[in-house]
Amino acid sequence: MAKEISNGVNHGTSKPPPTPSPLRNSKFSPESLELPSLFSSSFWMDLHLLCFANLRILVTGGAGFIGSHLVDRLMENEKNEVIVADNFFSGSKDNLKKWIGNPRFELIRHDVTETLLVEVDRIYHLACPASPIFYKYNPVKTIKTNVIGTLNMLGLAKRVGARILLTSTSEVYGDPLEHPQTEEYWGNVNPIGVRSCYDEGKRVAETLMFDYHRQHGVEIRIARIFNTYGPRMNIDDGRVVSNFIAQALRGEPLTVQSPGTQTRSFCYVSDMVDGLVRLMEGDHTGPINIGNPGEFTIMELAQTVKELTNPSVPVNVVENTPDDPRQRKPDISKARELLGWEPKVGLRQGLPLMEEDFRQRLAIPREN
Ligand SMILES: NC(=O)c1ccc[n+]([C@@H]2O[C@H](COP(=O)([O-])OP(=O)(O)OC[C@H]3O[C@@H](n4cnc5c(N)ncnc54)[C@H](O)[C@@H]3O)[C@@H](O)[C@H]2O)c1
Ligand SMILES: O=c1ccn([C@@H]2O[C@H](COP(=O)(O)OP(=O)(O)O[C@H]3OC[C@@H](O)[C@H](O)[C@H]3O)[C@@H](O)[C@H]2O)c(=O)[nH]1
Repeated sequence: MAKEISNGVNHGTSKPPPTPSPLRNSKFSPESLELPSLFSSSFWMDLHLLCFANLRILVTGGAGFIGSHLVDRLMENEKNEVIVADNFFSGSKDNLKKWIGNPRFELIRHDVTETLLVEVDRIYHLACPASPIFYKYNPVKTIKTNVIGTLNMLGLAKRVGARILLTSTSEVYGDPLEHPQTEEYWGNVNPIGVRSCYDEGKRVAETLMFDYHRQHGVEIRIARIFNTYGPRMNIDDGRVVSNFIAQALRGEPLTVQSPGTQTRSFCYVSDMVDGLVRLMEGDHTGPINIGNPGEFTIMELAQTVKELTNPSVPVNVVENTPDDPRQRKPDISKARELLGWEPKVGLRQGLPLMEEDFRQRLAIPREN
């Protein structure tokens, strides 16, 4: 049973969660196999682990940037079966092309605001546009995705006894007044701003996760992801690292939104995927911050991309958008302690890997 509840602190509720759904593990449970009585149940449990220690895993949003890297990682284990459900709003089949046709892989065009009935053991629930440009494009749809989509996935988890992980966000801390941000910080979020469909949507999604956990015994995990970058990001995604690399490669000015002193902490995608899998398979509900604590101003990021990719491009300061958080840096003590996780790839190592991928997709070879 998960060890933490309610923002990492048990706020006075001594009532244990109700017994999980009787359907939990029904697929493989010794009881459901009508075993001959001469074999003990521990014998069958060992046999189960040897023969059936496979998992059927649903990844919502699996055609997106982080989701597709997560699918690669899960598919590496030949005992896993992976089902992706995605509406392709910001993701693409291209990201999954190497798995299409593999008998252990299924791709479903599905919008999580509609119910989904599949028998699975794990649900990685990523479906949600993540780039501010994409999530602000249709804010009502964004909040529906976060609220109704998460309700649907929790309903599924409850019904089939699956463990569910939500990819929440550092944006639940809003424009943070505490720095760095620990999981105990409740945040400083504008409830009626242009970012609220995403920030508040994810906050409600976290609430739903804990309510299903406390009320129905659903096994939950919550990751609070900080800015993540890497190969396969949508080239016109609109987020800062992809914008700067694409601009530098195209020889266009890098657009630093004013003032440029705002900070972010950038995590390379392979580190992120490692953290998500550790959280899912560990014993802790979270929420747990997963991110790289290395903190950079956006101007420093622009100068680094310019230096590494194209020293001749200018850096322009342009107008910003409302409610842009002024600082962001994760405290990852919990991830270190509870998951044995910390990031390995620094910004100066990760940027060239992403540049290489962008060069291939933009057909801009490196000049010797
Ligand atoms: N990348 C980051 O820096 C970051 C930071 C914090 C949190 N996150 C979270 O991680 C998750 C993945 O982010 P990403 O960077 O890979 O973004 P992404 O936009 O590349 O991927 C999101 C995926 O969800 C799909 N999707 C969107 N709405 C859907 C819906 N209604 N039904 C089904 N599919 C839908 C999209 O088509 C896409 O494939 C998101 O939940 C995001 O909020 C990401
Ligand atoms: O071209 C650009 C794009 C962005 N920026 C700035 O770069 C910073 C980061 O902006 P991004 O759009 O990449 O991402 P944000 O940090 O604002 O939001 C992200 O936070 C975490 C996740 O939940 C999401 O991936 C996304 O919402 C902001 O200060 C923004 O003003 C630029 O200076 N130039």
